[in-house]
Amino acid sequence: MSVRVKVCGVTRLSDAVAAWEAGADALGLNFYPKSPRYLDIPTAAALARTRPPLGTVLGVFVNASPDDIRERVRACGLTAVQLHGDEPPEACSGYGVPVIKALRIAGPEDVARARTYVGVGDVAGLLLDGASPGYGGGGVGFDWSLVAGLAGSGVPVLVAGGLKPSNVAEAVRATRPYGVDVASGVESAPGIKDVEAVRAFVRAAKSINLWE
Ligand SMILES: O=C(O)c1ccccc1NCC(=O)[C@H](O)[C@H](O)COP(=O)(O)O
Repeated sequence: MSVRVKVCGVTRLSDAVAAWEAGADALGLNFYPKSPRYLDIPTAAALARTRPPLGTVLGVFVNASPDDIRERVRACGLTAVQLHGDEPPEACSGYGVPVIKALRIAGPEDVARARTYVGVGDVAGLLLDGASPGYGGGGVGFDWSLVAGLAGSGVPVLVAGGLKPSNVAEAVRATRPYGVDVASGVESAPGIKDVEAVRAFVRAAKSINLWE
């Protein structure tokens, strides 16, 4: 069994298609207006239509209103939402699709906070990210040893933050997560994916056999 890969912050159709072809399991479409990877609804809907039958398309939101999230889920055909802001546990349901709650990890207290989302509402997994100043997508990692106990504890964990083709295999070995996620580590500029880097990332991540 190999790790699942989510490529986040795709903004171009050609990058979406290339990511699926490279073996990505999920794409993230960004709806945070302050992100350089922000998408309007028509663009996001077009990107979501590239989804293969078993693929997942997540909408990434930061402190958005429930109505706004529901509207974009419906209009874009999203299959999951990623709440990447300061959303409390009670905000993690009511969208009609599974929720991945993202948490920024800087110390053990953040791991303890992450645990408070386990089994809550529609939370189907946790995405553990570094503490980027702009909430996410900043290439900031964290100490993987902090979360070694979380992966394998029943809740699917995605590890993110500062991952790139050269370190993702090490991250998978260290944390044995359900999935890994990358935005800036496979880009030539914010929102512009480097297709060779995407391929190298997926290849390196999936080279680790999690059965062993
Ligand atoms: O990517 C963004 O611009 C972004 C902005 C605000 C909130 C979340 C954002 N991205 C979410 C992701 O899932 C990123 O892939 C994750 O933060 C890791 O990013 P990176 O360290 O650049 O790989």
